Amino acid sequence: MIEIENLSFGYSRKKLLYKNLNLSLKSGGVYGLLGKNGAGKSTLLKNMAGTLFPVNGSITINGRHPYKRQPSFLETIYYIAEDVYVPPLTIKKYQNLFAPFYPKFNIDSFYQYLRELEVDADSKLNRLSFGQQKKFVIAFALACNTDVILMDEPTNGLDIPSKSQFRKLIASVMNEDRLIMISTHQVRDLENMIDNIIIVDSGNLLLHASVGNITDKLCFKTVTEIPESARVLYKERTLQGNAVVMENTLGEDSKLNLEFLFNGIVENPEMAKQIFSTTQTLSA
Ligand SMILES: Nc1ncnc2c1ncn2[C@@H]1O[C@H](COP(=O)(O)OP(=O)(O)OP(=O)(O)O)[C@@H](O)[C@H]1O
Repeated sequence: MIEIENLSFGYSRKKLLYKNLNLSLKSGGVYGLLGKNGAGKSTLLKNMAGTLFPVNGSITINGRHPYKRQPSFLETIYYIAEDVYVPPLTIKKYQNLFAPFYPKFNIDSFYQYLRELEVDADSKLNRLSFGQQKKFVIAFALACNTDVILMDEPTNGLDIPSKSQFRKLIASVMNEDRLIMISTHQVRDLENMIDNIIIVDSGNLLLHASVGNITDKLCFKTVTEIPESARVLYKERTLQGNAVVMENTLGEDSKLNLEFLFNGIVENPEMAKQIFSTTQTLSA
């Protein structure tokens, strides 16, 4: 469980990026962290991983403070940075050196994940392509069996089959004690995989909601005419008509479109706030 209380953080004390951010994330969830370039996604993940420290407020992960970087905490969390760095070692040597830091590391799973992601286990890391290095890091991170996995743009550089394999792996390793947070711009990679969405912009939290809650509050559909009275968060002309994201006043069932949701929330944060602060929607 991750508790963020009144977090303030800035790269300079004079200019804060996050001011009094509050967020409570439960184990057992896969969280998608979305935001425009420079919105503060990586910064938030680094604060959670303990590589950046809050100026004010606190972050606790299962009761521990990341900034203290205690070994007993670090063995419970894995952070995959956006840019992968790998040393000039073979995979076997890397595993021998770094797996002992993670008491729940599962060697069989590691080699199985590498096979599933089609990374040759006999490789030397610095001779792998960028995408292969990324897949190696994902396989290693998942095999560490940590309670929390923070991933910054994990699917960046992955080919199409690897993206599908990545989604399958995430689904297979999830359990109620684990919390996975994935920051990405590749929203299609997240569809059907995440159960909670967090959207940040300029250090502000614009949305934190479960997929179920979002499809309760919002309706994603294509219409020929937009009803005049509807609160429309986003609309886009498509070949089939007007694709809209609107308030779900009739309790309709629809399928979340993450890209449209993101655009709507970022373009109309005030309207989104009003819709999500309503406690009840009508049932059909
Ligand atoms: N080391 C740094 N020193 C000073 N400012 C920084 C530093 N790293 C990031 N920033 C600034 O903090 C803000 C948030 O950056 P961050 O990398 O967290 O955004 P992001 O949402 O991850 O962006 P992207 O999607 O482009 O990766 C940006 O305005 C960025 O310029």
